[in-house]
Amino acid sequence: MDIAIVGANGDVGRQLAVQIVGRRLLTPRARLQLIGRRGGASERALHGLRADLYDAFAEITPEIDVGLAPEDVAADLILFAAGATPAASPHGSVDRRELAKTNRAVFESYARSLAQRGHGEEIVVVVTNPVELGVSVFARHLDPHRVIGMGAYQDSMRLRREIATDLGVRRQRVQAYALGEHGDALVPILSRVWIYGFDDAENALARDRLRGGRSVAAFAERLASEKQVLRGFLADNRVAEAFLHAEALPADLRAVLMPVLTHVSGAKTAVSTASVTTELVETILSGGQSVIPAQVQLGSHDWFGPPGVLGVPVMFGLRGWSRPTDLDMDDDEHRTLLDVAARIQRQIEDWSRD
Ligand SMILES: NC(=O)c1ccc[n+]([C@@H]2O[C@H](COP(=O)([O-])OP(=O)(O)OC[C@H]3O[C@@H](n4cnc5c(N)ncnc54)[C@H](O)[C@@H]3O)[C@@H](O)[C@H]2O)c1
Repeated sequence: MDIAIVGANGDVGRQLAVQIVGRRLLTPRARLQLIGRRGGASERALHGLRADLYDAFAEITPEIDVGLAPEDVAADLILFAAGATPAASPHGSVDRRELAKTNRAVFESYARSLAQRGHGEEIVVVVTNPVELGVSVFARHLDPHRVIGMGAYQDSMRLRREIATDLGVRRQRVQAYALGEHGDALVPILSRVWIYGFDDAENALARDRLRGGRSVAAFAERLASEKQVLRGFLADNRVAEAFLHAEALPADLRAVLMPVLTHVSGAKTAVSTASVTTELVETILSGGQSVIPAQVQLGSHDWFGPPGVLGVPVMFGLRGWSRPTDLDMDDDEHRTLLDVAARIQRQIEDWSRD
């Protein structure tokens, strides 16, 4: 299987290249494409990155080549991390509309080219934000079942880690999903959290503790208000205090706010994003079917809501995703997920008019 990293000279793209080669996910006969932009810094730097990877991993490198335009992409698995990134200023809030406008053009150029020149069996993993918009654009040009957005997977991993910290267990033992949007309209599904090794009573207790009597419908409001508090710390350059404040919040809020803080601190989240994306690649390459929470373009028969892009758990394998699964949740979560689906749809329509 050949892999292309689009935006390979970016922070996430470079990390992806290092981790994919370093973790030996590709055999020496497989090909890794590093895709950048003609005329951009990547036109020079990607040749250097290629040489550096050969230097670092001489015995285990796959074939590596450099491409500088959408028509150069020729791979089975395309990891899409190209485009603008939200400003890391601690003072400003992100202008998602502007980000969407810039990245829509980048999504469109690659999606159109892949539809014309691809072999039709490619799997596209959208990392670039807004993830929902990227999924919508690629799914319009390609088979929607072969396009997934890397938002809900990473958010779910973060939620599992935060829950694991609270309960003093390893992340691998925690089953939990963060669905909906990869952004402020994320929906933490806490009613079905399950800790392997806990009995029914212990699991019920853990769920009660995690939910703390709070409604998921009010999650976005709590998130907005805590973001405001953090902005106050950051405006005064009190970064350490901002982290301390965030670390004391409930697990679902921490799962969203800690990466936001990491991003605005200037460190960005490239290492963790590349790491979970690489885990996903490993799952895809293993050839089996797994349940993966991801942003996908749902049809009207796929779930209990209307068609549109949404983060849900899907059955995923080498041929793409087949059906949503594990959608059992309580009424509050059910309603919130429907509201978020409608909100994402409106937003995509709005951004598509610009
Ligand atoms: N889904 C997630 O969990 C997640 C996490 C982190 C970052 N991201 C997103 O991933 C994207 C990349 O983040 P980053 O930190 O690596 O940004 P970055 O600015 O470091 O890198 C972006 C790269 O894309 C390249 N690029 C821009 N337009 C291009 C084009 N038309 N063709 C090829 N390359 C092009 C740039 O030259 C740059 O090298 C951003 O949109 C960011 O918001 C998503």
